[in-house]
Amino acid sequence: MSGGSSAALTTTHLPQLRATLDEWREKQPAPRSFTAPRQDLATRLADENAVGAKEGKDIVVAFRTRPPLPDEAAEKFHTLETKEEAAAGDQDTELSDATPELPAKVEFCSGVTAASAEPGTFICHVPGFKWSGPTLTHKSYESDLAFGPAIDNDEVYQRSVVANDMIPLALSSGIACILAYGQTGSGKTYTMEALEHRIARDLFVAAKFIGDRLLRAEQAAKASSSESVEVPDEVKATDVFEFNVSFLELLGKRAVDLLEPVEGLPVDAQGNPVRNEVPIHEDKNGDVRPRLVSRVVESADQLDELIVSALSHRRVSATLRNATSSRSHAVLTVRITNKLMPFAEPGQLLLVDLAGSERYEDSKAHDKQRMLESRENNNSLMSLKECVRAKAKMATEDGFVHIPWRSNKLTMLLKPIFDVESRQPSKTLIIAHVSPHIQDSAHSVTTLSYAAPFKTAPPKPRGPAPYDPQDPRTWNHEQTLAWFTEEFTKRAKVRRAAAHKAQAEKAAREGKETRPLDPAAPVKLAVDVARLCPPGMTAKHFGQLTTMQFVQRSLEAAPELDRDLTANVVKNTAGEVVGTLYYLILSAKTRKRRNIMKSRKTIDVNMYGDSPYDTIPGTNVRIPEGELAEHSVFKMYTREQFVISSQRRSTGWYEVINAAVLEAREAGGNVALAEVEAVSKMMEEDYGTPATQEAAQE
Ligand SMILES: Nc1ncnc2c1ncn2[C@@H]1O[C@H](COP(=O)(O)OP(=O)(O)OP(=O)(O)O)[C@@H](O)[C@H]1O
Repeated sequence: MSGGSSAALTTTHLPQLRATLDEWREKQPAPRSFTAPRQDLATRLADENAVGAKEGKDIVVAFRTRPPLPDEAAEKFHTLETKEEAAAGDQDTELSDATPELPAKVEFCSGVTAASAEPGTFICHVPGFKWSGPTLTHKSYESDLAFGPAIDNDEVYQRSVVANDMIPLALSSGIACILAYGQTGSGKTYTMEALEHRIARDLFVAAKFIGDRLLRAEQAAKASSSESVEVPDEVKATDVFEFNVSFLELLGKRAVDLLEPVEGLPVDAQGNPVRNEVPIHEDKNGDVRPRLVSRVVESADQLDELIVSALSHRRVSATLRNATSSRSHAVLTVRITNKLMPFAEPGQLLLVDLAGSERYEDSKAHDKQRMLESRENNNSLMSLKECVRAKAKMATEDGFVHIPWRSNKLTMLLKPIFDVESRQPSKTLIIAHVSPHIQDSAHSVTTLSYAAPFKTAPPKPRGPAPYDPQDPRTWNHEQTLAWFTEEFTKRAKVRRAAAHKAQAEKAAREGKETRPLDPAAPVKLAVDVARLCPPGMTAKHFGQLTTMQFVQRSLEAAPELDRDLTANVVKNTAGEVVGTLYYLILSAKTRKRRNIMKSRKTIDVNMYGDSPYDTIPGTNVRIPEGELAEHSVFKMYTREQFVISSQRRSTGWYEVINAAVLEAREAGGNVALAEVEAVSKMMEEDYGTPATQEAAQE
């Protein structure tokens, strides 16, 4: 806190702070509330133009504060005083037990004002001290949405999840992620549990609605062919979609499965089952898929029940701030497969209730185990911040941005939203929670300054990039049409040749002759390209569709189907064409990244001068001479692991080493050692520390 510490704040300061705050408020314009009407999901789905109409931001930041709870102000002062006594060395002070002797009733003094709802503004009132008495500084933070204490869970849900079409996104093979962040006791779980229950209900409503539309489109497309589709009078969500749920808890570095059956598991001193640790790593295909029990759910009630039971298993323990404070990150994942389009990637809903962020003062009273957990939680929250910031930066900058999602188990679990090479569109909603009390202002400042930089401006309009036939992002409408025509024609010719061959073989068996195929004769394409790609649409737009959305559009743009051109042919062909388009976009991005990397490598070599040493296999990072070359890091990992790590990190590898080297140089330290340590740290992140090293560190 600027100009003072919260520990110095006492109840005697409150009247003056309240008076200062009232004076400040009088000069402020009236708070701005939401202007647009709220919409529930059913209304939004029924409104043809609403879904997907919003400006495509892939990170949405919201602030939320709750009303003060009864007696909370007094309890907070009590906690502050108790902590001060502890800090002063009173060993007998029982920190974690709230003693029954609370100070007399303390009137609430606000630490935060919701000045505007959309775009959001929170103003934090931070007390400080001068010789003349307490002072207040007002710090303003911006977000996309801001929910003041009077806004209930229904409105939070509608303004954030519904208005950003997160459920329809997950149902069309995209990734929708919600992260609840904030100080312990600020209301994360209150928000998250409410959102989870509303999502459970609406997911099935939306799946039924979208499933009905998909089935009818498929039925209409197949009506003219020999295939037929039965559409039941009342379509159920599960007629088209399958929902798989898993629930993981990350406590410190330890991940456990909250759906693991507990019978037969050992129990700890408090009688809680000790769950098995679930390893989290990247598999050969680059996927991070911890082995978790996954349950298929068939109704909103089943999903709701599963959430309730998993939440009750979540390990909770008292902290200084909140008697049932959660110290772990809880990640609920719903994977959604579309049975009509098995080739489309499953959509995902990732709902993450993050561990309470703790400041150093909060963790002072912890035992060693809790301190380690707390440190690890803070590390993971820091990594998350790095990743979200990098992702936010990527939205506004066209250049290459490295997202260090491999640096931590939490961010690894969120790979689907951070992987720059993923072709699944994603949307992430971050709700940063702050306590309403002035005693918590310093923490609120930390929370809001953590989350505010995630707010992105919509991408700047740029002039068209020069046409590159290898980069679909540069194609205009005509070039896109021409490419689609070529791709669909190529595939139609392959189909025609196969059909002709079969016909010729049949004729030959019957002793008849077939006319040779005329390669110049027109072919029937699987889609009417002009309908698929109406004026204004370019390859860049198509690159943002999921496979499922593209295939759906193709079915709608198919010509009359017949014996040869069946709906399945349309679907498969469209799947192949969009696959080629994604591949081209991805290769163009990778090429660009490689070029940037090359130029960074040059800088790197220039910085070091000519490399006099051997390099780490697969990289151009030097292995320092002499004893350091014998350092265990070079022996602990295989050549292949070095190569993989360096490829994975691409430029990140050099950036980290350069930063360590520069720092060592500035501090006059051992440059070569700094380099080795940076390498060790990265390898450790990727492959873990051998137990012996961990023991030695202890
Ligand atoms: N918007 C709200 N309206 C009314 N009460 C609320 C609101 N938000 C939170 N609360 C209450 O505040 C208390 C703390 O909330 P909650 O447990 O959700 O905090 P938390 O941030 O999840 O804490 P932790 O990190 O310790 O789990 C609870 O008693 C909860 O019911």
